[in-house]
Amino acid sequence: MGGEPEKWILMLTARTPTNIAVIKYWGKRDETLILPINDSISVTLDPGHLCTTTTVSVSPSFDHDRMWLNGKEISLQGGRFQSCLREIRARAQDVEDKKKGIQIKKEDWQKLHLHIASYNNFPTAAGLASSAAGLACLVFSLSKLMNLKEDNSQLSAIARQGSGSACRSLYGGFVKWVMGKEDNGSDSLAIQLVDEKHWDELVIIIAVVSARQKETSSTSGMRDTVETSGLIQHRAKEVVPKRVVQMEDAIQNRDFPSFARLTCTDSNQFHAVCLDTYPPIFYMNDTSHRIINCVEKWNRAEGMPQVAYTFDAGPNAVMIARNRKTAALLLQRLLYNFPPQSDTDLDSYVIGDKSILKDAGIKDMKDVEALTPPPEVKDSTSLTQKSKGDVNYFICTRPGGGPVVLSDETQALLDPLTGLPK
Ligand SMILES: Nc1ncnc2c1ncn2[C@@H]1O[C@H](COP(=O)(O)OP(=O)(O)OP(=O)(O)O)[C@@H](O)[C@H]1O
Ligand SMILES: C[C@@](O)(CCOP(=O)(O)OP(=O)(O)O)CC(=O)O
Repeated sequence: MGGEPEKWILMLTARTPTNIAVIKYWGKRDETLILPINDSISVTLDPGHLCTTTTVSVSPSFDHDRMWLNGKEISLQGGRFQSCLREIRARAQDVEDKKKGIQIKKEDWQKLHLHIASYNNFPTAAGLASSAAGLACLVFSLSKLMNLKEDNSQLSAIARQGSGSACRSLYGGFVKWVMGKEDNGSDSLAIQLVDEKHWDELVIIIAVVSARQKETSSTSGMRDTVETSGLIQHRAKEVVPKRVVQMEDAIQNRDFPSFARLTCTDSNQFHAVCLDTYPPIFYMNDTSHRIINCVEKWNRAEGMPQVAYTFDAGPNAVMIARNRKTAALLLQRLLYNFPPQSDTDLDSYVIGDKSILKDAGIKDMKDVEALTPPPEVKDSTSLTQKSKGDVNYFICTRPGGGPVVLSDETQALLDPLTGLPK
């Protein structure tokens, strides 16, 4: 190792998106390697609105691996973190930073310790796939720091061992996690189906129904499902393989009606297998069901799907609108049905891409109050009053790109002199 002994710190910062599955992963055939029982497909969300930023650093002065998540130190002792660290270190290469006079030989990585700081710009463990963005970012940033030769697909097989859905966050656009056949998991990895430019009309609106931590984690929920549900076998063997083929076609052809039907029915089936689990798992709540009703009624009235919905292991709704125009009409419907509480201002109630609000002709709370029931709603009883505050806030976003290294050093989360959080 070169450079001034014990003093130097080498660091790197990366940003990684989150993703939402449109064909769900639910159920493992190997718990340790995290191998799924079916393929899954996701859309990557614009990291401009939802992302993880992670700074990784190495120095001979660090005496053990440490990690801070959202400013708080967390343990790296868990098996999943350890698997990722082990797999990355095993592939580390020589690194040289001529400017700083640092030289690291690949065998040195086994002895050197890391400091890692990560920040999610959205609620952690609230069903917004923080583990997906988080673990993908950890693997991606470390792979760059340690100069790995592996491409993103090979890196995805490492991220997969941190959290299954994380493997799909190594790419932007639409991504498929191929379940693979090998017992060692070497062929269970993510591939990009199309990049984010392929279908750039789509607009995504997320209703954050509850930002509280959920009761049943995805990990234990899917374990219980595999152990107790008879339906899950039928889903994995008969339903998903056909749907994956149809979904790939729908994405390639930008066929929104097929895309919406597949997305909605797959989300519904995922929640059906949760209900078929014993004891049953309820991730959606009354608000989630009312959002489904609102979208279904509208789609039916139009005679063709305008919006798709999907729900992960929590009550938050992710809605995908076919274009900006439908997204604006959707937002009007959502704000009519789920207005903010009187003390909430619109600016914090609709976040992300606020231009959708403008398209919807909504500038302030007066415009929200003036919204009239959409034509498909015949009985507009006191719904408005009842639903105030059921949605915490909405995030407007779109499909987005994959992981990137941030070259602007001011974005680093660790102090370059101490290697501790800023
Ligand atoms: N930025 C991050 N870096 C590393 N690990 C993270 C990061 N963010 C979250 N995690 C890990 O993921 C865990 C949360 O995962 P969990 O599956 O419970 O919630 P979620 O991913 O937000 O929801 P879901 O996967 O159901 O959509 C955290 O406790 C932490 O261990
Ligand atoms: C409902 C899901 O979001 C489940 C995600 O499960 P995780 O990837 O969080 O589970 P582990 O692999 O045990 O970490 C569906 C999906 O993202 O495909």
